[in-house]
This record gives sequence, C-alpha cells and structure tokens, in this order.
Amino acid sequence: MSADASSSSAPGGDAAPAEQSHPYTLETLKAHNTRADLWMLLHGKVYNVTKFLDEHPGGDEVMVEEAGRDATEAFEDVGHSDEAREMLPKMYLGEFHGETKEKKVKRATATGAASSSGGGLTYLVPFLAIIAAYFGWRLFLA
Ligand code: HEM
Repeated sequence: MSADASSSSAPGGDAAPAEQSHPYTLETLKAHNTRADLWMLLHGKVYNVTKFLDEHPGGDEVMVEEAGRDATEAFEDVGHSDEAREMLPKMYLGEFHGETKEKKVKRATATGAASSSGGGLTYLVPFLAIIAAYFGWRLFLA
C-alpha cells in the first residue's frame, strides 16, 4: 500500500470528478473495455469495475465479455444477490447517455400496451366461446 497524499480517502472510490463533466456514452464505454480499465453498463448506470475484477466470484472473463455493451441482461440472468447489488454504488461513475436495452424494452412494452387498448376483446372471445359451447351442449342433450 503506497501512501497517496493527494487522493481523498473515499473507500474504493476513484470516480474521478473530472470525468463527470462529460457524459457516459457508448463511445466512452467502449474506450474502457480491457482488464486494466473496465467500465460496465448496468441499469442505465456506468460503473468502474476494474478493481473488482479479481474479486468477482463469477470470474473476470464474463465481465470483460460484457464490456462496451449493456451488461444488464447478463447481470440479471445470473440472479445476483442483494450483497452483489450493494457493491455497485462504490463503483458508480455516472448516468449513461444513450439507448440501453431497458429503455428499448420499456418502449416496446408501452407500444404493446397501446396496441392492445382494445384489449376487452381478448377476454370477450373466450368468454363467448364458453357460452356458445354451453348452449351447444344443452341443445345436444335436448
Ligand atoms: C459490477 C457488476 C457485478 C458485481 C458487483 C458482481 C458481483 C457478484 C457477486 C457478489 C457474486 C457472488 C454471488 C452473489 O452474491 O450473487 C457474483 C457471482 C457471479 N457473477 Fe457477478 N457481479 C457483477 C457482474 C457480473 C456480470 C456482468 C456477469 C456476466 C455474466 C456476472 C456473472 C456472475 C456469475 C456467473 C456468478 C456466479 C459465480 C458462481 O456462483 O460460481 N457478474 N457476482
């Protein structure tokens, strides 16, 4: 451990304030995609995971693979624990400026909801089918 008088003693925090002045875009994300310097995009937020790579129980390989793109899906597919999520704020750099998978999904869901606004029919059709079947059956018995 070398003494670094100039650095603030934020735990594990090397979120350089100077970097906050420019937005975190896909380009900046892609510029930090190596083991030596790795940023990760999760839920629309950018994290500097470089120092965490060696500690990651899932290994560094999987994390490097997610570099330069939205890692949210991979992260959620694993079903990370609350402990894992609590580690994130320490590595937080800033909000991502650009299209994330989540935004796309939200938009798709919104469109889906709008197009099914005549959704009453979805329930009406099987309901009518059951009634028709019932009367058909009554006629059959008569
Ligand atoms: C900064 C982001 C991440 C953090 C803080 C993190 C943290 C952790 C932690 C604490 C565990 C232990 C189990 C748990 O508590 O859930 C874990 C396991 C795991 N992680 Fe991550 N993880 C991150 C990103 C990722 C990504 C992007 C992947 C990509 C697929 C990944 C894949 C895995 C896998 C496969 C395991 C299971 C390891 C095992 O049980 O053998 N992680 N992670």
